[in-house]
Amino acid sequence: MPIIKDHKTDGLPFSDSPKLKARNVNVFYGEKQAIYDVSLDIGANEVIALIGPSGCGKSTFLRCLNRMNDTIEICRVDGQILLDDDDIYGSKVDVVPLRARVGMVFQKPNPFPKSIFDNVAYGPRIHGLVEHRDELHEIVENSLKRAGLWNEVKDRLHAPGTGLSGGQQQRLCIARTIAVDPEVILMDEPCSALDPIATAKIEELIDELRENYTIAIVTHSMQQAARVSQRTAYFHMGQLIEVNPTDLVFTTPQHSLTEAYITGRFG
Ligand SMILES: Nc1ncnc2c1ncn2[C@@H]1O[C@H](COP(=O)(O)OP(=O)(O)OP(=O)(O)O)[C@@H](O)[C@H]1O
Repeated sequence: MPIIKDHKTDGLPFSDSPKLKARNVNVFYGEKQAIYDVSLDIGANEVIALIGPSGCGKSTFLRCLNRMNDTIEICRVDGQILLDDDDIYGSKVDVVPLRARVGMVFQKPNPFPKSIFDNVAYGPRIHGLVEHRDELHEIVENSLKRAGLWNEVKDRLHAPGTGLSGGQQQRLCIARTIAVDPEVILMDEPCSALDPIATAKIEELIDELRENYTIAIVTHSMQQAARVSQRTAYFHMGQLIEVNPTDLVFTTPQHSLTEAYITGRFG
């Protein structure tokens, strides 16, 4: 596959108030390089959308941000990723608390085969965040409220999480992520398995969550990127081509590759 030589990212990849900073990140699966020299800030309390054609490396890059790629044996990440100026790839970093600080919501809702209550209580229990049962109740209730699910489930907290609708399951997974008090939430196509009504609810929620969290979302839907994000990053063949305020990306993209993608000429 040809790569774009001497590429430099167009636009505004850096932020005045960065929460996460990626610098010169390269990712390899065995011999194959999937990400080329990507530098990008995720600003505090912003929603940034990562877009681009299938296979361009969006999910790979997202997974670098909480070391989820560590779970793939052949995957190697180099470069630097800083969370509040701490190197998340530092030798002393424990990935378990890191993944609580930088939580992740996946494409397919994946509740545990447990009750609604226990799905949300799981993280605070294993991270030792609570001493008393009352506190646990409070965290579960608040997390379900923040995920916009409380009113729908408050009378059946001990029913199985897997019995909820797809959209409710995804909000349960968001509540589970929130329950361990993250600072950043990574979302990898969180609505791709949902119908338009459930999608609209998640998008509304993302907008509300921005007040308290920093969010990076991978999406195939340009409409979704336009609705939920303040900045959009366009990836192409493992390179970060352009990052700009979302309205600019969709009205006057700076790079010809971004323009070709948003006008549907490829991808
Ligand atoms: N576990 C893996 N092992 C080997 N190669 C992988 C692995 N995961 C991804 N890749 C390769 O890395 C490149 C980037 O893939 P990635 O899934 O990050 O892209 P993407 O933009 O998120 O794609 P999509 O939109 O289809 O989900 C692709 O060439 C893909 O085949």
